[in-house]
Amino acid sequence: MNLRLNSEFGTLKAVLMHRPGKEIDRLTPYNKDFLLFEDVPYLEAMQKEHDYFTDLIKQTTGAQVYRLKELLMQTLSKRDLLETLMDDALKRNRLTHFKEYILERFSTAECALALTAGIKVHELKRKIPNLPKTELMDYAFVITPCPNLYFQRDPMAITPGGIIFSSMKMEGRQREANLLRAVFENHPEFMEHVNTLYPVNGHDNPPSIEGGDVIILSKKAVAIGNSERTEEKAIYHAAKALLAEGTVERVYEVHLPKKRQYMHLDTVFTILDENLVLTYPDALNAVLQTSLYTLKEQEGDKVHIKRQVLNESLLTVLEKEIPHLEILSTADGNPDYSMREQWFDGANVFAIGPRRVISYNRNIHTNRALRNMGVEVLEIPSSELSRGLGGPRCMTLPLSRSKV
Ligand SMILES: NC(=[NH2+])NCCC[C@H](N)C(=O)O
Repeated sequence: MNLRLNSEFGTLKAVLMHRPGKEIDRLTPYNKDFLLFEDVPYLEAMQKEHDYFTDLIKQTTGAQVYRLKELLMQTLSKRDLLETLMDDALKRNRLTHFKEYILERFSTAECALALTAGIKVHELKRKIPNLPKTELMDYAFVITPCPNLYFQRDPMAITPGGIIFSSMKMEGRQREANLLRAVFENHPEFMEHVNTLYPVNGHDNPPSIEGGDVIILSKKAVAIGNSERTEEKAIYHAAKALLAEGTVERVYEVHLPKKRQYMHLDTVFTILDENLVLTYPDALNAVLQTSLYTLKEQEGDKVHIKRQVLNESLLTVLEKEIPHLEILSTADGNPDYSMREQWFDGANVFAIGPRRVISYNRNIHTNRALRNMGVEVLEIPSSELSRGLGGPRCMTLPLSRSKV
């Protein structure tokens, strides 16, 4: 598998997803804000919705759907990797002294569960009766859960030039990127095909960047949101690596208002075909500045790039980059519904082929407008999935698409 993509809409051939699991049941009214949820979902219903989504992808495209949990299990058979991930998970709560106890008593499957759904103190005590009694409270987390794992879009991004491994901004999500990186750098199916663009070698604590901020505009151009989650410095380094690699010639930095409802660039727009974009107009109007990175000179390892502030709206940039652009607004711009539907990720549809998208059924006005535009809209149930504030694009990491 090539692990490079040249569009957002080429017919889907392989995708990575994560079925919501026990990590969702860890959410409570008290930790949901820290863990970036709007509410406490009902897991069984959420799983049904997710299964519907996965089956729909398989039936309509025949694409291979990889499951994170399975890939993780296969990767964790490498003992040193398991130790590193466990160490990283425990370090965050300053509890690495439990590592040996856990590794001795937990099966690989239990370790995979611990790494995704976390472990509570009382669970550890049950499993390890001679655990040295500490001051820990029974319902505290020894390892904090990752309930946002079903948003597979964010821990990494696949671009035309290779992979950006995210450095995630919010504490509640930081471990996710390490899990994905461990899988892609060690799983026999993928490891040979990874061309890492970010983080740059030797960067221990890289500036934050998240997959939802990375959008392939055309074969030669990528847009990266400067957002609540992605920092300017990270965009600079990612742009430099991308331009040096050579496939991409232009990297646009799009400044977004730093607000939860616009957390990533893909909450504001998605690309559905060569010349069709779905967007939330209020955000478009708020994007006042865009910067353009291009290659200045390159001699061996020495790469110089140029940054131009464009003072142009995102709309103007898109019009220049995408010939004959057609723009569709969430809820068709209807003032009563546009904001509501954007909140539940109306603009965040998942293109499984040109003008063929998967969308939440709750966004009825957006879906109608898409159909009027000749787009095939496949709806998925969304009562529970939407509570994490991410949509169909956020839940999928395409690994392979037909070239356009
Ligand atoms: N690509 C996206 N828009 N992802 C949405 C992620 C939502 C998640 N609860 C978060 O706040 O991080």
